Amino acid sequence: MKKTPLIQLSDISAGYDRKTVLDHIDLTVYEQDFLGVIGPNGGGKTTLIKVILGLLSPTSGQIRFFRNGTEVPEISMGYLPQYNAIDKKFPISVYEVVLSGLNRQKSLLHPFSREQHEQVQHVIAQMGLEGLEKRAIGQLSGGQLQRALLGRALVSDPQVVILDEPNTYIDKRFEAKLYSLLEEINRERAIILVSHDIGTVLQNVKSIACVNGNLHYHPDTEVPTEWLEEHFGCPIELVGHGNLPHRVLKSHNHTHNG
Ligand SMILES: Nc1ncnc2c1ncn2[C@@H]1O[C@H](COP(=O)(O)OP(=O)(O)OP(=O)(O)O)[C@@H](O)[C@H]1O
Repeated sequence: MKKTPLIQLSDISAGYDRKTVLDHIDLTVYEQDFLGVIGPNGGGKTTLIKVILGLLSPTSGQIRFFRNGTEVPEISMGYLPQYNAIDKKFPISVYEVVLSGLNRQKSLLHPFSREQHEQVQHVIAQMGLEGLEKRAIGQLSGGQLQRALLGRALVSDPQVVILDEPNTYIDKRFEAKLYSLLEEINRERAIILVSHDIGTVLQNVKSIACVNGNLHYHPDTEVPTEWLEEHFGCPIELVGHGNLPHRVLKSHNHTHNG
């Protein structure tokens, strides 16, 4: 199958103050891609996501977006932020969280349309959150909060969904369901998944980017452990985990944060 580019980063550098975090990286995300972004702590995974989302301007390089193979100024993106980036005390209900995913489509002077409210209700049902519409986000379990935020990321029907460390929401029961849900939504849109959990990533994604200041791309998940170790910058051990291959990190000391 021919791959059509959706997002193309060329020679991107980015960082904070005078600290360079991403150093001249290239990356192409394709339509209906399921890209796993892995790498050690502080390697620059979230920084890469911020550049793609337009939340951080690169210091060099170019980012281009495409729709059906034609370059466009922007594409629609849904975003599930890292758990610790959420203000759980913010007084907002499940319904309002999901509805807020449509803010960009709403005109300033008009209320949300009936169709938009129906779409919110549809996504709430898809996320298994019926009955919790009025519940404040501070009174949700980690897994319920994750589903509400995933609903917000999906409700606008975006071309790509970006998930930053969804495994940290600690709901083991929902985790298997999350991945089957992602498989389903991946039929219609690209997914970028940032995760420390290499085993889970390798079992679910189609391609891999290893970010550690630089970026190494692997077009599939038949990744030799040596490749992972070399580009991850840390030793990785392959251990048995049921019938599935599962890779975990050996304990090690990091010196990546400089
Ligand atoms: N707002 C900021 N201001 C200054 N430095 C920052 C900022 N955000 C991140 N950094 C630094 O940039 C580097 C890369 O951070 P980033 O969050 O992109 O890494 P990461 O790979 O996502 O890490 P983790 O796996 O821990 O989430 C780290 O050294 C971090 O301390």
